[in-house]
Amino acid sequence: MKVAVLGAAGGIGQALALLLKNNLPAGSALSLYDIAPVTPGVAADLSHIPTAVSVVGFGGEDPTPALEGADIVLISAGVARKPGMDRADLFNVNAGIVKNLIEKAAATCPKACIAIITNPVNTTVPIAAEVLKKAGVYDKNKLFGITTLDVIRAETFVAEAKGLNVADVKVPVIGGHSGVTILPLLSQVEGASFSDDEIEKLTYRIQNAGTEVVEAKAGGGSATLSMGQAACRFALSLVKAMQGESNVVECTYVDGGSEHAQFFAQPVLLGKNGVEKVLSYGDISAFEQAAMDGMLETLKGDIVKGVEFVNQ
Ligand SMILES: NC(=O)c1ccc[n+]([C@@H]2O[C@H](COP(=O)([O-])OP(=O)(O)OC[C@H]3O[C@@H](n4cnc5c(N)ncnc54)[C@H](O)[C@@H]3O)[C@@H](O)[C@H]2O)c1
Ligand SMILES: O=C(O)C[C@H](O)C(=O)O
Repeated sequence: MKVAVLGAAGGIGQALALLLKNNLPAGSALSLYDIAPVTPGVAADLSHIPTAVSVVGFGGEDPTPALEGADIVLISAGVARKPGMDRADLFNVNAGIVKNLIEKAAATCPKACIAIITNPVNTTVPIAAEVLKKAGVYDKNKLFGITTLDVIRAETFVAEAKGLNVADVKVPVIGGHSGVTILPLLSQVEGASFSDDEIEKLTYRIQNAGTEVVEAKAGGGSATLSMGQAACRFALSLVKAMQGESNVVECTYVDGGSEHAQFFAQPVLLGKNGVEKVLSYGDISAFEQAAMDGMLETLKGDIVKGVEFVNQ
């Protein structure tokens, strides 16, 4: 299994590459790319860690050598938020970066599963889909927006609030990945009940946790370490499923036939070819239904923006 990380010299990229070097199955290959010239050095550094995962790194303008033969492509290339910005403010720079990288992936590894971290995820994933369609290689089962950070945050915050063992806490998070489009389904948490006030406060915190980190880093960027962990969890799940393990389920933002929007995050059964089945997110509470109704216009607008960017 060959995993390529694009944006590998960045805050997320380096954390993710370290976790993958240590956790990918023996015999895997890790391929790192970033425009930053330090990238071969990041690979050299990682290569001294004694695990059975090979690692190579490429810098400069062309990601092609890193993409050759890739089974999975993880994209975190792009700019991150500073205080006062929201994720949509990243569109002007990151839309073009994602478009260019996906064009190269379409030409070099058209059958790879592609998972996007770069914000605004609600829009960069539709951009990727449109680019892949134009190249004639779009497979909706192989394109993902990584929303796992919302899931791990929800699990952490719920465990803290309720004094639970975090390893036992499961919280599906559906919708998209920004503000009101992030919808944690607290009504489905087993072994815990919440007051209306707790639900409101926890939901708000999960939706705004990215901003919590951006403000705490005071101009030094956004979540990198927790995102590295989240992306590694998602990537390892995808690797396991692609290697034949059954019952691998992650919440992820996909073009999965949702009744709500063309792209929607919900639980997905992963398989040998990416999405095996988009699963129902089940029953939701009145509070969650109201939040869902309130998010859809924003989410659909984010998607249209991506589609129009490529087809303008
Ligand atoms: N999906 C999520 O939950 C989530 C979470 C956190 C951050 N993010 C997003 O991830 C992105 C990266 O964040 P970060 O903290 O790693 O930023 P960073 O600035 O630390 O790293 C970004 C890297 O991208 C590289 N880069 C820029 N243009 C490139 C190009 N054309 N080709 C290859 N590499 C390129 C830069 O050289 C840099 O090394 C941001 O858009 C951020 O908003 C998403
Ligand atoms: O908030 C950000 O800008 C980064 C990321 O999307 C996050 O949720 O931490």
